[in-house]
Amino acid sequence: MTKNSVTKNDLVLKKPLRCIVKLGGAAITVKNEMEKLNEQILQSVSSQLRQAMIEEKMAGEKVRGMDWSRRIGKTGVSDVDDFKEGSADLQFDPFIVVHGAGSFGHFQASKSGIHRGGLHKPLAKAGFVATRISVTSLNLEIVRALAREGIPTVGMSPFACGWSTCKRNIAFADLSQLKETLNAEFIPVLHGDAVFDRLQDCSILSGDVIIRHLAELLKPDYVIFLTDVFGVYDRPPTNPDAVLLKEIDVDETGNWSVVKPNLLDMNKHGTVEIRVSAHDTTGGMETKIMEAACIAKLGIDVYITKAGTCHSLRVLKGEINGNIPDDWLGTAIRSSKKSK
Ligand SMILES: Nc1ncnc2c1ncn2[C@@H]1O[C@H](COP(=O)(O)OP(=O)(O)OP(=O)(O)O)[C@@H](O)[C@H]1O
Ligand SMILES: C=C(C)CCOP(=O)(O)O
Repeated sequence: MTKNSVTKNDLVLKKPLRCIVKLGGAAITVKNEMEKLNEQILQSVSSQLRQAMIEEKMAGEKVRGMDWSRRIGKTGVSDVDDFKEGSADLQFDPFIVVHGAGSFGHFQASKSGIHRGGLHKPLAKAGFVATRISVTSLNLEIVRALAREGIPTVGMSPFACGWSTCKRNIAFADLSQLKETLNAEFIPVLHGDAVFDRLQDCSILSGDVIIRHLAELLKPDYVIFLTDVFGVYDRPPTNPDAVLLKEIDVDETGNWSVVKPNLLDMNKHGTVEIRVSAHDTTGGMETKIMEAACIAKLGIDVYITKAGTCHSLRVLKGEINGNIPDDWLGTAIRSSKKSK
């Protein structure tokens, strides 16, 4: 190798990464109905992402769809005409989209137990295939929904990029293709996936874990988790007494504490109770808080809110920073050093 040659691993991002956003499976799918998309939320989130990624003054520009598949509409590939030479070239800020599995993948993974390994068993082998069919078909639906909003998205599967885990954590993830994709001004769309694992031959890599890894290496301005509830509550939000935790601080050791509202005023133990559904193979809201705390420890603000609401639009646009407005519904997780 010559002195001046640059390997792909050394690639630096041409523009700083603005945001990593998780489209939670609980929001974009109907989580208790096998392989059912929540079309309305997906459409609304896609439109909000477009608004967040382009300059305000360009918001009125015609949406030029990029899904030219025959399945869409009756006009085939007529959208090509919108891209004639001389037409405006919209700039999209660098975002990375990661989505969870929801009702695509979790059922197959939990039935076959592949989150615990065991690829030598026929059931696990079949479950690995079934899980990947399911999550990659969801990925395609999401890429298409974003492309219909004119966002230049490309789907990227962790398994196909050679990523692997050691139990639930990432053991190896080459980011060269991801960085090159961002530098070419595409928006990468990654997803939770079934991958090879160093200790137990295979595992499930959660979208939440992917986000922590990417945040550590690519240092976005902020990270957002969009899901089907407004944020973290002191007990499962199905309980009518559940209270939304609006601000959580994370100290240098990664421990988190609720600063707003005062937990002791609400339940006598000052604790947070989380329930994870039986077929969820990646730990649900519990994993999300743990990963969010690791990201916040790095000084990167993390926000959790409900997808497809005015609260998700505000946070996607970067309007929620510094003091959290009283009328914003969501959970902000931040380093205690920053909030002092
Ligand atoms: N204390 C709690 N606070 C907030 N949500 C909770 C709590 N306990 C349980 N939950 C449940 O956590 C769910 C959200 O977590 P989940 O991991 O399913 O979200 P997601 O990221 O959207 O989904 P996926 O992991 O499929 O991508 C909500 O539907 C909520 O009912
Ligand atoms: C294949 C699966 C089940 C991926 C899970 O990803 P997550 O929903 O982000 O936890």
